[in-house]
This record gives sequence, structure tokens and C-alpha cells, in this order.
Amino acid sequence: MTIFSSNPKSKPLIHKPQNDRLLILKLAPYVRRNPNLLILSLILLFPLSISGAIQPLIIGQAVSLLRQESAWSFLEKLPLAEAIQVLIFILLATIILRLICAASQGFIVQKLGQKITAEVRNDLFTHVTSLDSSFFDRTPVGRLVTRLTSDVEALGDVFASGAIGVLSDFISILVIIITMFILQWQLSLLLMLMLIPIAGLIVYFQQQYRKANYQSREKLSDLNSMLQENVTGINIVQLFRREQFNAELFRHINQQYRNSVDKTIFHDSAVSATLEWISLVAIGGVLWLGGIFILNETITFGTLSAFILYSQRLFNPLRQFADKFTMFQSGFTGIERISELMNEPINIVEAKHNIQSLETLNKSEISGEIRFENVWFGYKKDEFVLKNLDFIIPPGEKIALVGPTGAGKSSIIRLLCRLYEPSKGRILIDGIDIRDIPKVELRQYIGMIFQDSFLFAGDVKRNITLGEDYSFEQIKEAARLTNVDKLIEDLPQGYNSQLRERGTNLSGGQKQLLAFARVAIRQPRVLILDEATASLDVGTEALIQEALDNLLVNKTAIIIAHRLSTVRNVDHILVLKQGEIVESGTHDELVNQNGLYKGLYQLQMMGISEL
Ligand SMILES: Nc1ncnc2c1ncn2[C@@H]1O[C@H](COP(=O)(O)OP(=O)(O)OP(=O)(O)O)[C@@H](O)[C@H]1O
Repeated sequence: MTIFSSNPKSKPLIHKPQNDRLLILKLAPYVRRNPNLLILSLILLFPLSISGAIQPLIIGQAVSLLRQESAWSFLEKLPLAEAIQVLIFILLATIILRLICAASQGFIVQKLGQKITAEVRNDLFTHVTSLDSSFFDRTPVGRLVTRLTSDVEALGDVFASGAIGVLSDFISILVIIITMFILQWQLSLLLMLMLIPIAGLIVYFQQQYRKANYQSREKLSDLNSMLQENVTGINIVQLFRREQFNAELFRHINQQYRNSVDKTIFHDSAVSATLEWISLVAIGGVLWLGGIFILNETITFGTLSAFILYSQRLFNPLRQFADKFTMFQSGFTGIERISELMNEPINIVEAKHNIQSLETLNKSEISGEIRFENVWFGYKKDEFVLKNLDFIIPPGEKIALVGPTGAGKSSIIRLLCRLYEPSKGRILIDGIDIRDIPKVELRQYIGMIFQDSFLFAGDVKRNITLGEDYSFEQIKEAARLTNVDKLIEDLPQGYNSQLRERGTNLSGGQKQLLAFARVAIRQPRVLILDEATASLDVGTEALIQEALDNLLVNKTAIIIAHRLSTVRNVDHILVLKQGEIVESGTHDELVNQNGLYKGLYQLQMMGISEL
């Protein structure tokens, strides 16, 4: 495999564009939410296209009057100068009407476009944050960022600069065609015949453009994914001197992106060029046939002038449509990609029936029983990383999960919090299947502290409350309980100190301490510590240990630790190996068993940690 082989996580680029009509229908609910703006912009279409269609007629009448050909009867009754003045007045009125209608419509349509784009973006964000962990396992962040930003933007452009405009162009074309047929049907027929090959060509180029556009967006996603990965892992990139290697990789993906964009440019230009060419041929054709008719005195010179103006006007909306073509196709690709994401199922859903609340059941002091009933689980179908787990953690008991790397300890926790669902079996808390407990309640009930805590950009206070309604006193109390109050007060602005994205302006240990306060304020009944104290120095760990002892009173706790010395005092230890519980008991019992635990313990005692 070369370094340039495509990202295995990327979807294959063989893509079948969806039907435009179905795509547009997907937007219908958003359009329906803003009926007033839509109706107003549609109403404005009529004066806009009618005033546009009248203008060539007026000019044709002026030419007829000047050449003393037959004209409208009310004009013929007036002296020539007065008749021309009347025509100029009508022309001016139509121009002003068109200007006012076009400006108002442009404003309304832009507003509608921005509203719809914002609504789509909000819905997409809500949907993405509701998806389960397995979706994020297989989706690079850059791909999601592209969909939430440039795909939504492309969709917005469709509205902002042309969706209604195309409808307006379409109505204009229709009005012009009808007027032309009334004026002179043979010349109109000639023009219509010329439109047939154009329609065919446009449909062909549209399909090609769409395919190319989809591919270019896929490539843009790859580009964004790579950028995001490099920025996140910049320290590793620099420390391992991968700059040049990664730059080469980036250049390659960038080249692929450029090539795919080139294809879209080709198809876009092809449409414009075809239209330009056909419009010239069509006017030539009208002049030729019209010339013959004038020689035969079938039509007047005025009618031909009006007709030539109409042919130009007919091709104008078509040309405008070609200009909007690129943006439209990008918009359709955007809708396609957004709806793919929107169709991504939310696998971990709330129970529809039999919903049970932990709060109503947990009146007794000692709640927090956890039971795994024959639980099997695999990240991939039929590749089980947890096999037939069957155990009970009584309320208030502290248990430890130990075992070699990759044994499945963290996976047990992810199942308990419903980040993933078991493949078989079930998990119960206080006798209730966790699938029947509202997710919010379940996650309130269980407090988790991982080795690597995630902090958000914002101040310390917000990182403890996470947007929930706690008073400043409660925040301070939680910090005091977990012995982190002194540390926070030592920060430059105490609780108001601003943290950067991912808390990069704090040390690993400081971040961890904040995570403890974050859990303490929520007073969960079950506490999970996944290597929670591993990044703390011995002094801080002792401080935290004291806080933990307070926090753990009457609470069920699951502790994952590689350093077996830290779990010696728990009530029960479960030893895992390759997804199965191979031993269980207290520290002393396990040491006497001469099994895996004893082996691991002895290795650690000798100072050789293989865990
Ligand atoms: N998101 C994932 N997608 C696919 N496989 C995964 C995923 N997370 C973990 N695994 C696999 O599942 C198995 C169990 O992983 P888990 O993280 O539960 O182990 P662990 O005992 O917590 O390991 P450690 O002590 O190293 O943290 C491993 O073989 C791992 O490769």
C-alpha cells in the first residue's frame, strides 16, 4: 500500500446522483416553516415577468409607428409625437415596476435563503450530536465539518441567489413563448425547435457536472479531515518530524481535489458556451426567416424587431439559468450529502414504551445496583470483545476491573453508559433495563471520570456546570469537596479563568481535577473512574484520594486501574482477559489463587509493568 492510497474510512466515490425532484422535496418542510416570505416572493414574480414581457411589444409598436405600419388602434388615433410619448411613458412605468419588484424580491429571497440555511445547520448539528459513538468511530471529523459548513453553505446559495430566480426565469420564458406565438407562430416554432437540442445538452451536462461536483466535495472532506488530524496531532507531527511526509500526503490529496474541481469547471463552461452559441444561431435563424416574411409582406418590420428582442429575452433567462447552473448543482450535491447525514439512524434511542424513571424507584438510601446479564458485545458484527459477562455489583459496593490492555474494561463502561448497545444480553440498574431509562437520567445517575478529560473553551465555572443550572455556591462546594478549590483559586482569574479549546492552557493533572469537580456537583449514585488518577502526581493523587473517599460514601463505584496497588482496598475485583471474566474476588483472595491477577500483581511489585 502506498502512502497515497485513499482513506479506508472514506466512502467509495462511485456515486449515483439522486433525483432532483426528491431532493427539492427534502427542503419542503423548511420552506413551509416560512410561508409568508415564500408567498410574497412568488407573488412578485408575476408583475416582474409581465412587465418584462411587455417591453419588446412597446418597442415593436414604436418601430411600427415610425415606419407608418399598422399599430395598436388607440396609438393610431394619436399624433405620432404624442403616441411615441405614451409608449415612452408605458416603457418607463414597466422599467420602474421591474426595478422595484426585482429589488424587493432579491431581498426577500436572500432572507429566506439565510433562514433556511440556519435552520438546516441547526437541525444537522442536533442530529449529529445525537448519533451514537459507532458513527463517530467510522466518520472522520473533517468529513462532518465539511457537511456542516460548505455543504450547508452551498445549499444556502441555492436559495440566496437563485431558487426563486429560476422560477422567475421559468415564468418569464413561459410568458415570452406565449406572447411570441400570439405575435407570429412560424418564427416562434423555429425558435422552439432550436430549444430542443439545448434542453438535451443541458440535461447531459447537468448530470456530468453533478457527478464531478460530488467527487470534488468528497475530496474536500478528505482534505479537511487531513487538516484537522494534523492540527490536533501537531505535537506528534513535529516531534516525529512528519512535516514533510504529511505535506507530501496533503499535496497529493490537494491535487486530487484540484483535478475533481477542474472537471466541474469543464462542465460548467460547456453549458455556458453551448447556450451562447445556440442563442446566436437562433437569432440568425429568426433574421433569415423573418427577412423572407418581410419580403413577402407577411409581417411588418415592427413585428420582426419585437421578435428579435423576444428571442434575446428568451435566451437571457436561459443564460442566467446557465450562470446559476453551477451553484444549483453544488446546492443539490449539498442537499444530497446533508440528507445522507440526516438519514444516518440514531441507533441508541429512548424507549417508546415501558419508560421507567430511576428517580421514582430510588427512594432508599442504598440504590445503585448494577447487573450485567449474559452480555455480549462487539464493535464489529460477530467480532466480540466482551463475551457472556454475567455479574452483579450490589448497591454501594466498590469494584475494580483489571486486566491486560485491550481486555475490554473500557468497553464495559461504554455499554453501561449506553454509548454502545450490547449485541446480546442486557444491563440493569436497580432492576431496570438501561434501555428503559431515559438517557438523560441514566447519564445523570452515573458520573464518569476518564484519564483524559475533555474541557471546552470557556471559563472554569462553565466547565464544571456544563451549562446546567448550578449556583456559584454549589460550584464552590463541589470544588471544595474534591479538593480542587485551592487550585482553581490559584488560577489568574479563579473561577472566571478562561480555558482554551480542549483546555490546552491547563496541565493534564489540572484538567483532571476539574473533571472531578464536574462529577461531584452532579452527585451521581454510581461513580466510574477509568484510570482517573493516572495522570496525577503523587501529592495531587493523595489529595484527590481523600476527596474520592468522601465522594464514594454510599455510592456504587467501578474503578479501572492498571496500577493494582490503587485498587487493593476495593470490595471486589473482576479480572478480565480477552473479553471474559477469568477471576473474581478480593485482592487477598485473588493473590492466593495463583492466577492471572497474582501474576500481574507480582510483576508490578517487581517494578516491571506489563499492563
Ligand atoms: N471504537 C472502537 N472500535 C473498534 N474496536 C474497538 C474500539 N474501541 C476498542 N476497540 C477494541 O475492543 C477491545 C477492547 O478495548 P477496550 O478499550 O475495552 O480495552 P481496555 O481493557 O479498556 O484496554 P486498555 O486497558 O488499554 O484501556 C480492543 O481489542 C480494542 O482494539
